[in-house]
Amino acid sequence: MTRRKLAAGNWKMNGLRTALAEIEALRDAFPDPGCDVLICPPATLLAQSALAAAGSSIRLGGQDCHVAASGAHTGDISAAMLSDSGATHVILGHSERRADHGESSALVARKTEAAWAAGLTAIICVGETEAERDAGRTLDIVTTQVIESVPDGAIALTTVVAYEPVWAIGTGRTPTNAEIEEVHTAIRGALASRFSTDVAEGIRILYGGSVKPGNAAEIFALRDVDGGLVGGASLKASDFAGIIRAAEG
Ligand SMILES: O=C(CO)COP(=O)(O)O
Repeated sequence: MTRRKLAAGNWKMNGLRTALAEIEALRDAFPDPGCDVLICPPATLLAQSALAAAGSSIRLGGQDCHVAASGAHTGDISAAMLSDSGATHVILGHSERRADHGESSALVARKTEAAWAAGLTAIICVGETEAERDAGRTLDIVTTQVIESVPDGAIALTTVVAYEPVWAIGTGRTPTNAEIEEVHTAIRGALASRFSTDVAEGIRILYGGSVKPGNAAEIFALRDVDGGLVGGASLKASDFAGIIRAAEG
């Protein structure tokens, strides 16, 4: 099965209106990209990003959503609101949200169901801490997060998993190629036993954590790696362009 690669940028809490120029630059540089391209700007910029990306194949995503479709939840944003602002995807269970907001895998699963109900594709993040890796618990931690965070009924079209080792995020450090392959293969195996081989073979598994233009091609060529979820290097179109080209292969 050939899975089309996905180059996804997570801007996190970065970007004022001036950052829209980065989306315009990507739109102009990649009129017909040979991979899927996704930018997840802060929610404040989603609607304007959708205008900037209009007519291009750049897709937009949110960085979180609430489990409810609407209601008395001050400061929160629903999946329907993301969709209404032009998003087709949403990142869920990022380690920064698991750490900063105490999000459990059970909550991530409920958010994923909310995302699906609004027609969004969920990018479900998992990853071990450095202490967990040092203790030899990486595969156990990551596969448990996958099993608990991906709800029943997952289909490949609307489910993406992102493996992001916590210790590799924003540090310039990455696992070895063999370590990345080992985890991605384990994730696909966990998806196969939970769902079916067909579903597992269709779900894209992204690697995230210090992906740069200089290491992207090597990482994206690894077995079971279907693209990247990129933080810092997605903020500048000139950097992200190199990563998109790596995903185009
Ligand atoms: O957390 C990440 C993407 O979601 C990765 O961040 P960096 O690419 O900055 O390491």
